[in-house]
Formats: sequence, C-alpha cells, structure tokens
Amino acid sequence: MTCLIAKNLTYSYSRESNPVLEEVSVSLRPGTLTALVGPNGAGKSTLLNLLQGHNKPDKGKITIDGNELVNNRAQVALMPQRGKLNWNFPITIEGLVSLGRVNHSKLSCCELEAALQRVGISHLAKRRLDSLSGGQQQRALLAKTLMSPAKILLLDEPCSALDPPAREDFLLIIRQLADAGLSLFVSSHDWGSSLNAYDKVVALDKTVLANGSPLEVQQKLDSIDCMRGNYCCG
Ligand SMILES: Nc1ncnc2c1ncn2[C@@H]1O[C@H](COP(=O)(O)OP(=O)(O)OP(=O)(O)O)[C@@H](O)[C@H]1O
Repeated sequence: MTCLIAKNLTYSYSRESNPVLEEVSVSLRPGTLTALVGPNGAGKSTLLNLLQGHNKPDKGKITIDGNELVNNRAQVALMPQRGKLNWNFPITIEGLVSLGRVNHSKLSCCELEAALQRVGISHLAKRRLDSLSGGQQQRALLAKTLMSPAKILLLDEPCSALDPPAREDFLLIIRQLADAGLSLFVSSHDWGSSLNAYDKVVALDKTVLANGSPLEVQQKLDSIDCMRGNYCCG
C-alpha cells in the first residue's frame, strides 16, 4: 500500500505574487485512476510538481504512508507535459526508456522489454523517437516513467496531443496500470464524458472545486461558471 496524502497545500511562485494554489487537499490511493481537471492556469502542473517534490509548498503537508514526501520521493514519478520535451532529440525508443532507470543501476533487457510491453510498443524499440506518431511518443514516455520504482505516477496532460482513438488507447493502458495496483493522477483539460474512464476526479481552479466520483464532480461542475459546458479535448 502506497498512499499519498496532501493536506492544505498553498503555493506562490514568489513572495510578491499571489498564491496559485490555496488550501489544496488530495489523496491518491493504490489501484486508483484519478483525473485532475481544470482550466488553463488552474494550477494543475504546479500541484503535480509539488506532489513530486520538485517544489515545496509554502504551507501544508505531503505524506506517503504517513512519512514526509521529502524522504520518499522515489515513490513518486512525474511524466512531464509534452511541450516540455524536445521530440527531435536523436535517440531510439529503447534509449529513451532506459533513461527512466533511476540511479543508473544495472538495467536488464527484461526490465526494458517489460516496460515497453506494458505500453504496447515493444515492436518500436529500435525506432527513433522523432519517427513515431504523437500517441506512440506518449506511450514511450510512459514506458520511461515506468522504469522508476515509483508506485505513484503523476501524468501531466498525457493526452493533450492525441486524437480520440489514440486517447482511448492511452486511457486503456493507464487503466491496466491502475488495475495492477499503481496509483495514477492524470491532468487533463477534458472534463467531458471521458471522465467516466476514471475512478475519481479532482477539479481544480486554485482551490479544489470538486472531488469525488466522475458523476459527482460533473454534476458539481455544471453549476460552476468557469467549467460549465466548457469541454475540450486533451
Ligand atoms: N515558473 C513559474 N513562475 C511563475 N509563475 C508560474 C510558473 N509556472 C506557472 N506559473 C503560474 O502559475 C499559475 C498556474 O500555472 P500551471 O501551469 O500550474 O497551471 P495549469 O493548470 O497546469 O495550466 P495549463 O492547463 O495551461 O497547463 C499560472 O498563473 C501560471 O502563470
């Protein structure tokens, strides 16, 4: 069991600026696929960076199984937003995925193969990253994330550049990972019907607007102006 609990997180990028997150609480449990939705600038990436330990909250606490996150960062892995990466970097898929191995400890080809298989791209191992489709690239990035020992995966807008079929395929893969016991927290701009693929949904806009089952959150969002009917993809 690896449970992450964040309580009352408040964060500003500088002392002079207003907080971009205020009193945000979330809990991530094993075997659970949780969506993080909210409009542009809602603070989704900022929250994922706090949960990964990349930045520290000004206030609030993050624990994993009751222990401070700072001593347990290896339990959490972040798959960054697509736009943060150079997709033209000259590297093969197996080269990219093996970079996900933390501490550069000895890597067996079975581990690499297992990660590629979990996301269904074993046949692309020798291909160059820049020769793949957007959906295949996102799978490769997920395989790289799976090379870490983390049980909690934070995925920042993994479906943003994917067409509906590729998005559906990606959702199936992350559902299988959750069913295998991992905890996944997945940010998205899409708070339409695709939320039904998730076990839980957290809607964020600086604070938590709603938190619960997809149905509960959708009903609540319908009464909130900035979210109502404002569905988009990715
Ligand atoms: N490095 C930074 N320095 C200062 N302000 C930042 C920084 N990164 C983000 N912000 C601000 O924090 C707020 C939240 O940004 P964040 O990227 O977390 O939102 P988001 O919900 O992920 O947005 P999007 O959906 O557009 O990716 C925004 O107002 C943004 O301008």
